[in-house]
Amino acid sequence: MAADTRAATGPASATVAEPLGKLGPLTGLVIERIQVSDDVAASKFGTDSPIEDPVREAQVLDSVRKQAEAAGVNADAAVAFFRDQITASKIVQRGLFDRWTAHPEEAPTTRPDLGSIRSKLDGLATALLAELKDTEQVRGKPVACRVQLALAGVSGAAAEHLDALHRQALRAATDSVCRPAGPAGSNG
Ligand SMILES: C=C(O[C@@H]1C=C(C(=O)O)C=C[C@H]1O)C(=O)O
Repeated sequence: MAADTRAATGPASATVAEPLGKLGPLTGLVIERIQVSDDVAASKFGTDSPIEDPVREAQVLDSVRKQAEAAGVNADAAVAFFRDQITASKIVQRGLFDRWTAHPEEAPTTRPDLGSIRSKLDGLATALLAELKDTEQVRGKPVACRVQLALAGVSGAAAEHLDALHRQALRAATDSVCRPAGPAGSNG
């Protein structure tokens, strides 16, 4: 029960132990979004709601582009990053659907409300965009970014006891974090 209400009632730092390094806060939010994907899967499993919802995806990416432009974050980079978040969510959902189909005794016994979960994802998107802005400098330095991303990923996955499925999702979700975007020479 606590897992369903925690993000709505407390700061993100109360839910995911902060991964290490300069990309720790960003990675912590990425992990939190991946964990919310478990709730998304539970809300859809055994219903007519498909894992993939292109209309909702377009809304998410449109909102991200607008928020990025308003906040002075590279909008193309932000959209690419959120495409990866969506891919990661679907990796988790497909993996859990397969697991729950093969082992029905592991399937969730309650069905959380998808609308509330999407509100939580919207809040996480705003926090993630703020972290994209805060990490622009390190993300623009390829070697430092790779080192910091590895540090944050390893420490965050261990602290949260992520299984193979959720680690696979974390790799997909962070695929574009260190990819240079925007005009050359703009990252100091
Ligand atoms: C998370 C959901 O599942 C999928 C993943 C999405 C996302 O990560 O934002 C959006 C739509 C769906 O394709 C959802 O339906 O809300």
